Amino acid sequence: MTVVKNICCIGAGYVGGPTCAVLAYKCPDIKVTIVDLSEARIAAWNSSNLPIYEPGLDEVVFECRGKNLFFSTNVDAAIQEADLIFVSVNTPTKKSGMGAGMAADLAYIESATRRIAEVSTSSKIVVEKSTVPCRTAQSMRTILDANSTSEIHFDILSNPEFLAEGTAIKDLLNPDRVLIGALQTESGIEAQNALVDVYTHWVPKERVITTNLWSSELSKLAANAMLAQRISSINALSAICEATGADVDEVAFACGKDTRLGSKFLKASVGFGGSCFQKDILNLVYLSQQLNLPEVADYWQQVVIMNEYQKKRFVRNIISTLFNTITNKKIAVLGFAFKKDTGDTRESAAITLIKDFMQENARVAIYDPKVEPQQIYMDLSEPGVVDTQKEVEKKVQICQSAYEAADGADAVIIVTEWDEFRDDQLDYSKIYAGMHKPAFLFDGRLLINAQKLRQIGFKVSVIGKNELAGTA
Ligand SMILES: NC(=O)c1ccc[n+]([C@@H]2O[C@H](COP(=O)([O-])OP(=O)(O)OC[C@H]3O[C@@H](n4cnc5c(N)ncnc54)[C@H](O)[C@@H]3O)[C@@H](O)[C@H]2O)c1
Ligand SMILES: O=c1ccn([C@@H]2O[C@H](COP(=O)(O)OP(=O)(O)O[C@H]3O[C@H](CO)[C@@H](O)[C@H](O)[C@H]3O)[C@@H](O)[C@H]2O)c(=O)[nH]1
Repeated sequence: MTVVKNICCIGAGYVGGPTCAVLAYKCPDIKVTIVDLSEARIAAWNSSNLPIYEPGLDEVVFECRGKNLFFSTNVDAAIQEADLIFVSVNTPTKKSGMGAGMAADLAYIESATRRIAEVSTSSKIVVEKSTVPCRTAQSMRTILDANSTSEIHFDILSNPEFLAEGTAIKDLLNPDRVLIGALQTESGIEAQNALVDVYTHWVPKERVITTNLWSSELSKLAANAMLAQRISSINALSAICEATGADVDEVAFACGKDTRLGSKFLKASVGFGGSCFQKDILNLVYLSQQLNLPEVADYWQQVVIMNEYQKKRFVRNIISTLFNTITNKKIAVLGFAFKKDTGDTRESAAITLIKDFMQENARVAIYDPKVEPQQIYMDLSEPGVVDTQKEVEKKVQICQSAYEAADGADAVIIVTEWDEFRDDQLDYSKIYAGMHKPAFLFDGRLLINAQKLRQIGFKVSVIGKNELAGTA
């Protein structure tokens, strides 16, 4: 039986870092080395200011770092030393070439796999941790097999990650399930069991699911597509609510009480963001097209189309409410991250919204408790356009508090559901006092009690609710 003693993780990002830090925390008998090509990222992991903000992450890293958890740029040494290697590199949507805008860019997966094949001096279990199209493990296997010898053998597993940002440590410590796919061969099953043994250091055995390789790869794309589909479904209903006087919170609650539906992931919003949902659905769409299943591709594509519609619909509502023009008006945007409790801005709805406000020549003031100003400027700049950051700086002000952002504003827009924007945390009377009148407030996150804020004097619009909901 294979016993794992030494783990290497290639890729020290949002997944590799937290996942393997928790693994080290829960398995003091295993040495874990997380490697990355980015020197800056590794230096940050080795400092007191970790490169990622996640509640509980500091405690886990500071507890194990230097004992059985190491961060390094020496990729080759860590590969050589390891008996199990997680490949946790980025798999972004391709920007050019075949499948541009849809297919996953597998260049990083391939280069990490080639590196493993080139430098390994002993047998390894190679674990695909990144999210990849179904059957990617086959390509990895082909590369690894071509470099196998009678002494060096590679087994390949799929072990997709289901953590959500903002709750990564909680999710990793107490996962709903861990999924491990393997080729159903003698050696594949032995490798699968070795990884099951690692996880059962802390995850109850019944929550560790073993499947074949391809089911595991596809389940990851399927889970994200279904989660995003729920959000697009409730967002589609939010438009009906606004037009009819139904209240989207009430509809979600009533539907969610059906145990077959369940209550989670039914929060209407200004649109889902994050690095995964859109990318993984497009990946599934592309896969379906490649498999000559156009109806299946169209079905999943609609989830993304609905998300874009929701963002545009929100902007249209803001402009029409502000008397059909926001030129020179000050718009205060509360929140820039794609969800609360993270500093991550990838695919955040805020980016689309603010770019639209800038197009309309509004003055935009942004406050987010965790996102760095430089990140905001970068996200709002158009890639490849000279001096675009200077243009952005002219139109956008980055603020230190919600009060500063709202001072003199015509409208306040809640884009991220940070707790500090709740009406029992933020002094909305103070905000109102500092605003131009009429003072408009648009809640894209169903975060505030509209009635309470209307009493202060705000003109309030909430996604999925109209002002007369239930009364007329
Ligand atoms: N972010 C999430 O919440 C999340 C959750 C589940 C799954 N995933 C999936 O996990 C994968 C990683 O996502 P992420 O958010 O951690 O990405 P990330 O961009 O934060 O991190 C990836 C890291 O890999 C490094 N890297 C790339 N090629 C390398 C190589 N050849 N050698 C060494 N390092 C290399 C990069 O420098 C980068 O630091 C993706 O496939 C993603 O879809 C992400
Ligand atoms: O009811 C809801 C739930 C979420 N969202 C939005 O949806 C996006 C994604 O949220 P969430 O899924 O919580 O965060 P992610 O970190 O993107 O996690 C998703 O993507 C990861 C990467 O693949 C998976 O591992 C996780 O299981 C999956 O939840 C965010 O913009 C949320 O604000 C809503 O609008 N309404």
